Amino acid sequence: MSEPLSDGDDRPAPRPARTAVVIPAAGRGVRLGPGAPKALRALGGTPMLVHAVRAMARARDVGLIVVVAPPEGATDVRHLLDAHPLPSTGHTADVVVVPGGATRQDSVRLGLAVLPEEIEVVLVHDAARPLVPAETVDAVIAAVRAGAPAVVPAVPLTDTVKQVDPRGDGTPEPVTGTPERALLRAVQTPQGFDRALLAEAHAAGPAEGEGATDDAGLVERLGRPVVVVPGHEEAFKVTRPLDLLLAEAVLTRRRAKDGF
Ligand SMILES: Nc1ccn([C@@H]2O[C@H](COP(=O)(O)OP(=O)(O)OP(=O)(O)O)[C@@H](O)[C@H]2O)c(=O)n1
Ligand SMILES: C[C@](O)(CO)[C@H](O)COP(=O)(O)O
Repeated sequence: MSEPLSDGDDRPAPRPARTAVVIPAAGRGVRLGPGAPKALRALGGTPMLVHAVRAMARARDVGLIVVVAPPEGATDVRHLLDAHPLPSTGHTADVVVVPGGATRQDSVRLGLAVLPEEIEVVLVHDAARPLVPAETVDAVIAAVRAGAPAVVPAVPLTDTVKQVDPRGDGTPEPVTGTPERALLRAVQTPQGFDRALLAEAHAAGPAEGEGATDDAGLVERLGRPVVVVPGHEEAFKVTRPLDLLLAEAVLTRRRAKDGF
């Protein structure tokens, strides 16, 4: 039950926001080439991180966004975000900035560590996926709220995938298998979780040795179910220089269509 707003006012108070987003943004972006940390590089004249934060802030349920910044640059990131206001959507998400760690997994764990107790649902979204559409974010939140404890957006593959024996010595790699493509999905973010499950998965993660490349992978290691909802081709990760060119083209098309 909601509490009344105050004595003499029996309207229900707004339900406290219980969905938070952790945005790991502490990576260097080595595969993108020399320059500032990837999340701070410009896309359409605005830092990639700002696009990612705005994409998350548009979701009505999101009340808190935790940005995990390059360890040496957390203060600069705070100033950057203060200089780039969130879109006016009728609700406001708080944005906090914390310093990140050596790996993505470390950075996410550091972000989870500052979530207030009342948070029930957590999304984890790469700063490097700045153009994720609102419909993808909403689909992930809806699936978690409908009872799925771990949800990933994903798209079918268009290439055939080969498994190889990686030699690492420059010689041709022997193919050891061809997984059936219809059973494969390319996984994106935001990934959405029941907060307690994600905390358990990250707490167990380091003990497992090898790092996981996504958060759902840590949940899978616990033997807990993960489900897929439709992702979006524009939610691609900016990893290499060609991705940045593609992101610029997508943004230009959006701006022409939306008139901003
Ligand atoms: N120590 C790290 C490494 C990565 N990330 C974040 O995790 C997301 C996905 O990682 P990726 O695209 O691999 O980014 P980088 O690690 O920066 O890329 P690279 O491997 O090319 O250096 C990015 O938003 C990145 O900032 C992070 O927060 N902390
Ligand atoms: C989390 C992720 O974006 C899902 O596709 C991906 O696994 C991150 O991998 P990276 O090697 O850190 O780019």
